[in-house]
Amino acid sequence: MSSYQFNTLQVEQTGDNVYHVQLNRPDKRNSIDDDMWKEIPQCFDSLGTDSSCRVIILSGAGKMFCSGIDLSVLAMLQDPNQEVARRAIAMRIGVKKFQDAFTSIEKCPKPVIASIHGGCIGAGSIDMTSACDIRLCSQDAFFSIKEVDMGLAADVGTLQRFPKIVGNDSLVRELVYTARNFSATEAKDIGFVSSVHADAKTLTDASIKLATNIASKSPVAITGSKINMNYSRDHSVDEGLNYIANWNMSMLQSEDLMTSVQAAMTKTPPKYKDL
Ligand SMILES: CCC/C=C/C=C/C(=O)SCCNC(=O)CCNC(=O)[C@H](O)C(C)(C)COP(=O)(O)OP(=O)(O)OC[C@H]1O[C@@H](n2cnc3c(N)ncnc32)[C@H](O)[C@@H]1OP(=O)(O)O
Repeated sequence: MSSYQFNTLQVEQTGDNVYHVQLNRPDKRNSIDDDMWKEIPQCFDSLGTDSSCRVIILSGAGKMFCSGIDLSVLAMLQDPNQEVARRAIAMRIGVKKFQDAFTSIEKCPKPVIASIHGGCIGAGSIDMTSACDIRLCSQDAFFSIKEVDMGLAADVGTLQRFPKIVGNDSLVRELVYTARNFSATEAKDIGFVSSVHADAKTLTDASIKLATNIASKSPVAITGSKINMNYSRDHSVDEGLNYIANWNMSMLQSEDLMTSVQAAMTKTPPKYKDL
């Protein structure tokens, strides 16, 4: 049995140093209820400090990846009994908590691969998966930035992260303003997913293969790469170069460097200690 026990997430170790997190409310299409909003950061914070974990796959159980926020959570957001300023302040705290849930995926020092099949809608779509490092999907996947259809501007990461991934401002605005579905093929064409697989089974196989490959590399190099790419995305080239110089002042002294050089020279596969 996995040592990670949650009500709404299933966590399993699928191979050496690879963990698989499944959104696990298939009967409700993995919509994100209060428990799931709380458990996502608990899960990613824990896996982030688990030395046996080097890579995480994130997928959805059942028919689809995720149908977004649980609509009953959305409906309960407004408390008519509160005075306006107190209501606004409570709302802000709530939004920040939702944001922090997905930011925990971005801040997790281990790469997270989103493995998306079927619907990927609203908060579960671009918001959650934009915080992941890599996205793969199956041919049946469809995506929708659904928030405007719910009467709100997306506020848990889409408007901040998605444009930086896709790099096409015109199309981003079209997808945000229309909330229209877009297909796996379109997601691949715009660079949101890196590959499309025939069905859920081949998608899972491809996700595990990719995760296993990454997990075989130096965990010092992989975590350093993630932290530095995240930093550089939000800073100037100069600041990014300075950050990696400071980072590698210590990390270039890792035994992983010598292990890697020796493996290359002797043409043998390297073996690295857990972090
Ligand atoms: C501060 C706020 C920050 C966050 C904002 C987030 C915004 C968003 O996420 S906007 C997007 C909200 N989601 C939706 O609008 C999707 C609604 N659902 C659907 O359109 C369909 O259910 C779907 C296309 C996903 C699936 O269709 P399918 O025919 O496969 O299944 P259904 O029979 O419709 O659903 C099965 C049961 O799941 C329940 N369910 C599905 N999605 C949600 C949801 N988002 N919230 C709550 N429940 C959901 C659905 O009610 C069915 O339940 P039951 O009737 O009890 O069997």
